[in-house]
Amino acid sequence: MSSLSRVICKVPGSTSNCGSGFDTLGMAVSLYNEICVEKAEAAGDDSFGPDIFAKSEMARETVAAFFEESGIAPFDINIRIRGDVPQARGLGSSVTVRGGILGALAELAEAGWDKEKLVEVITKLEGHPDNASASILGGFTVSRFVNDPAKVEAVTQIEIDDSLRLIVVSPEFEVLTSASRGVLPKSLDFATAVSSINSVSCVVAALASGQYESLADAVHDSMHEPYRLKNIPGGASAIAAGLSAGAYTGWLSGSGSSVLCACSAEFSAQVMQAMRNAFTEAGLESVGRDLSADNTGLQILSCE
Ligand SMILES: Nc1ncnc2c1ncn2[C@@H]1O[C@H](COP(=O)(O)OP(=O)(O)O)[C@@H](O)[C@H]1O
Ligand SMILES: N[C@@H](CCOP(=O)(O)O)C(=O)O
Repeated sequence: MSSLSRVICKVPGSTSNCGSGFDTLGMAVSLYNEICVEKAEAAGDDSFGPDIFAKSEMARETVAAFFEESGIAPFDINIRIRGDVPQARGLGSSVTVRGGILGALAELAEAGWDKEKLVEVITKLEGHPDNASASILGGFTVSRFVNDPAKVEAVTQIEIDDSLRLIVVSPEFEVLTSASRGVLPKSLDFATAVSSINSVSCVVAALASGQYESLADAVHDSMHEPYRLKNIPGGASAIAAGLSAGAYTGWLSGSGSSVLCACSAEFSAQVMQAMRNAFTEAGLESVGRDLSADNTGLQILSCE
């Protein structure tokens, strides 16, 4: 057992799918949670945040997965979380929780896990790799799987510079990813599949080449957005308003409820205002954030 008693990780939130890249594309964003894992016998006060272990099934499931996967004998811990990633808004909060717990525990227990191992285990827990790859590795990520999205085979990571602004607007209500996956169709017709491949290829080409202006009008998703956006009042209008105000393109962030428009810095203020107005017109309060990509991913902030 290591002599460490407390480890703190910083983990960025993420926007995933990026249109039709369902379960495949993700981007870490400059919005963070910090997760502190401490041995129970060394527990500090609640100034960092209250211990969530007893209250959070997700935390307990993640801790159990760590001990099972590592083969290390379980020990008692406290888990504290603070930060700015809103819960159940399509910004990958669950991965910040799981990633922070696993990253910190792996240090605390000297498990020798690298970031690829973290992505593998989080993907198994989440059932899809898109948010896990982005938040742990940073940047824009393309995750490879064959048939089973819970088993990630490889990840390509691409840096995105901060000239690309990500205007994220989150309406006041929560969407649980598990519930939002339930509204999706079981099959798609051929024309929809072809048009989705076209859209997602254009997004990947624009982001990988750094030619962000070629994102213009790139996202035309008919795989998941129509089924989900109809349950988010103002969501489709917010994306349309952002495009009219000068954004290159826009998408439903993850499974929602946030929507995102990508634009150059000169348009960010007017794009955000237009998007927020659309939610106001739909009768919803919203929070707007002008973000960039995070190219670092999970960081260990301190080990004591
Ligand atoms: N700060 C937090 N503290 C405790 N649990 C959290 C926190 N953030 C997220 N979670 C857990 O993650 C769930 C949301 O995950 P999910 O439905 O996948 O949405 P998201 O799009 O935010 O990842 C919450 O219901 C909660 O169980
Ligand atoms: N590919 C997943 C992504 C869910 O992201 P989240 O941030 O909403 O958890 C999906 O679309 O279900």
